[in-house]
Amino acid sequence: MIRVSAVSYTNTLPFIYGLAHHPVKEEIQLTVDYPALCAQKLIDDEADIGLIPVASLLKLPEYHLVSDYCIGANGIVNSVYIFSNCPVEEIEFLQLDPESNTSNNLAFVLLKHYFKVNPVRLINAVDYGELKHPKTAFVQIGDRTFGKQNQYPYAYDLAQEWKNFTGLPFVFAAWVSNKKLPEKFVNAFNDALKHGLDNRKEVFKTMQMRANFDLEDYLLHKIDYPLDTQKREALALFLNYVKALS
Ligand SMILES: C=C(O[C@@H]1C=C(C(=O)O)C=C[C@H]1O)C(=O)O
Repeated sequence: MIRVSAVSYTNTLPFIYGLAHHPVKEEIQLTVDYPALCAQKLIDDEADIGLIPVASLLKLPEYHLVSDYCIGANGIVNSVYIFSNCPVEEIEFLQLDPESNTSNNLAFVLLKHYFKVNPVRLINAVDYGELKHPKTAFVQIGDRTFGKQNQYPYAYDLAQEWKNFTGLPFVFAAWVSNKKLPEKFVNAFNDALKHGLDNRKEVFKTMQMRANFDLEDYLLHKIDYPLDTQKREALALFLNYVKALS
């Protein structure tokens, strides 16, 4: 059995649908976790394939990008934000999202090179997301952000800000293996993911819709799944920025 760790957010449901409705399901053992944990499982060799934050690629001694699909965006993504009570140029403290790795790093890349500010990073803040201090902001990803962009005076969509900065789309998470897997399996796996994306309309029927967030628009038009040439270029550029941060 090939151990697969997928992201537990709504944006991954088409992939999970594809894996569940394809013969490859007989060959895999699927678990769902928040993104930072998907990466940790690959690092600890508790999984063979994961949909992992791309920033975590830098922590893997060996990795293979096994799929033509990813969690990406070309402009607005609608689920990755810095939420703040003050304009970004005034942020002094930035709380990181404990579930993320890519977006925490993306926030710092953009703050440093695009917005030209250097706030203090707060990891595992006990008051995460409470914005008690007027110059403290926080990064947040995934379903927890749905419908929140009007709840704060400032909400910066980080995929859009990356596009403003570089002109490129962005890759948040990619399907990665920590060892070489049989080509036949990799092809079947990729085929299953495609099957899920091709049947997003069926996936909607299995989902609880929400009054404050357009899930169909999100999965059809905001999350941009193909890992195409421009996204690979963006990925290489982003990893170089992350390496230079530390
Ligand atoms: C766009 C998103 O991308 C996510 C962002 C990640 C990160 O910041 O590490 C990891 C996985 C992706 O699912 C999201 O889930 O909102």
